[in-house]
Amino acid sequence: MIETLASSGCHGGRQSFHAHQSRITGTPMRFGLFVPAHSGPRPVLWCLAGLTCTEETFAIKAGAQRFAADHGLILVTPDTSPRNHAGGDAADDGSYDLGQGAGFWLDATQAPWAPNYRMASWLLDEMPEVLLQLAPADLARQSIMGHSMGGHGALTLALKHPKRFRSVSAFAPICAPSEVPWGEKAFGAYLGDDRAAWAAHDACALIAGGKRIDEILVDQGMADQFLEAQLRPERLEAACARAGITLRLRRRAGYDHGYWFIQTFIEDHIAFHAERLA
Ligand SMILES: N[C@@H](CCC(=O)N[C@@H](CS)C(=O)NCC(=O)O)C(=O)O
Repeated sequence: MIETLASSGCHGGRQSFHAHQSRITGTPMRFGLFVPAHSGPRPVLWCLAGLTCTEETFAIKAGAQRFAADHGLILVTPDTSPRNHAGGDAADDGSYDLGQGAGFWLDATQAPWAPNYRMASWLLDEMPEVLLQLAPADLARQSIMGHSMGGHGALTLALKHPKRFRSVSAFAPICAPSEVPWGEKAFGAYLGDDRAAWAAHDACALIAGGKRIDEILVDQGMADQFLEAQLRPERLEAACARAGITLRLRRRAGYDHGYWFIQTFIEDHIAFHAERLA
């Protein structure tokens, strides 16, 4: 059963928020959904948010619905981890970059995370069925984008499932999580100490290991407080150059890590995906 938590008219379509009991995470899971007014099956853009975010953050702050409405795209904004909503009993950690709000879009293999922290399987194997119960989604036409931790999720899932996602883009993605503090902490906890297991969840390592997609769009603010310590777009640039992947990396002077930056350039990302989903 899918519960509707809220539903409102928005740019001629509807923005809603939902919860369902996930068979994959074993907890209630929440997501936001924008369905444009267009009739007939519509393409789907999955929008993955970053650390500390929920299903509401991208939906409320990115300003994407206006452009999704113009292009006739369905937007889905999944929560970033399992949580202890009614009936939920997921592990947590007191810090903002591990546990609830920090699922890293992967399936954890280590205790205490493994039973519930299965964000990749939830997104790939369960959410499409759930979506079909709510919206006229054309699952033959899916694309994925994300911000920061969600940018890492979008890149890694697109690299691993090139037939599923027609296009991928990111704002300020964590490009080489195995080599930066956010990723080292999360991967150590979720995947264990064996760094060989981390490579399957690291965009740069996946590309170095032979995964290929045609193109990637990235916007990165040059006043981003996490740029050098956590994001490392130059690593992605080098990996793509070696692999022959077309990376459009746009360095934006004066923009930080936040949603003001995303809001400024979201129109371009929606248009990029719409063109490839047409
Ligand atoms: N709270 C953390 C930063 C967390 C953070 O910046 N999260 C980003 C994604 S990685 C975000 O989108 N936050 C929610 C927001 O800006 O509304 C800190 O203070 O260092």
